[in-house]
Amino acid sequence: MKTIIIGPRGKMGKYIVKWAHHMEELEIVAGVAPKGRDYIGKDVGEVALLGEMTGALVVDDLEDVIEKGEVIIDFSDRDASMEVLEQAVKYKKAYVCGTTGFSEEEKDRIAEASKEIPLLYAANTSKMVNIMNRLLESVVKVLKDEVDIEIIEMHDRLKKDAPSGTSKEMREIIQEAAQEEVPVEIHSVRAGNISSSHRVLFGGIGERLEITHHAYDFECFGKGACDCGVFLKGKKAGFYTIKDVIAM
Ligand SMILES: NC(=O)C1=CN([C@@H]2O[C@H](COP(=O)(O)OP(=O)(O)OC[C@H]3O[C@@H](n4cnc5c(N)ncnc54)[C@H](OP(=O)(O)O)[C@@H]3O)[C@@H](O)[C@H]2O)C=CC1
Ligand SMILES: O=C(O)C1=N[C@H](C(=O)O)C[C@H](O)C1
Repeated sequence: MKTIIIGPRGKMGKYIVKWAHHMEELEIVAGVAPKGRDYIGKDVGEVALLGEMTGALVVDDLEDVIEKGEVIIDFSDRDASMEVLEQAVKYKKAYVCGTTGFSEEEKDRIAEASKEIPLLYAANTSKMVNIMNRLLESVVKVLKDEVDIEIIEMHDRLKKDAPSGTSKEMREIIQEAAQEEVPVEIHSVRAGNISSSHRVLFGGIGERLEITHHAYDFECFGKGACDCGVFLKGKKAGFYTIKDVIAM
């Protein structure tokens, strides 16, 4: 699939470029960066420190390249993503969005857009995190009346949003599994260059259960993002999630 990557210089963008370049099913046709960056016009591979050229260039206006693409992969920033969403709808392009921190109104707009294009939203594209979500459902069904549930999430000091998108989704998953609004506290830590960590603690009397995921870097998310892009090939308009991609 001809792929446009938003923010190829970003922490996620670099890994998406790496995986998209190496996956047979994807071909990078352009990168899109904010206006004024000194790397506009350079090869996406150079910008993402890939160590190889891709033959695709970074531009500062999605509209200049959007017709070349079949899928847009976007892990950037909430304002940028809302603009990308509008372009994706206008040009009827498949859209993978992994940006977090959206308001409820923005989430509604994303859901609305999925009536017109194939759209996959995933706050976390790690396979292991999504297996962890399954484990949470099982634990909650049995223990919901006996434990206090706390989520501790840690990220690097530059992360813009708190709580993380993943921890908010985990809280929703827990409440859906409990079939009631059980209290779930989220504790956010932002420090140094900690790379994504999510721990769910079930505190009982005389014992506790903890389920934890640590990402050492963004490799797992980058691969997952590209798997989401491949998944959208040939899909009809609709709202897809990572659960559709990871068969369990
Ligand atoms: N779903 C998942 O699994 C994951 C989601 N995320 C989410 O992805 C997002 C990005 O995270 P991260 O990579 O750490 O952040 P970074 O700040 O490292 O990267 C963001 C990138 O977006 C680019 N950007 C900003 N505005 C625009 C614009 N208007 N047009 C084009 N590009 C733009 C930036 O360009 P420049 O570098 O030039 O400033 C930067 O390269 C966050 O919302 C984060 O929470 C992160 C990891 C995993
Ligand atoms: O490092 C980040 O930023 C990440 N953001 C996502 C989130 O907010 O949940 C996913 C992952 O935790 C990394």
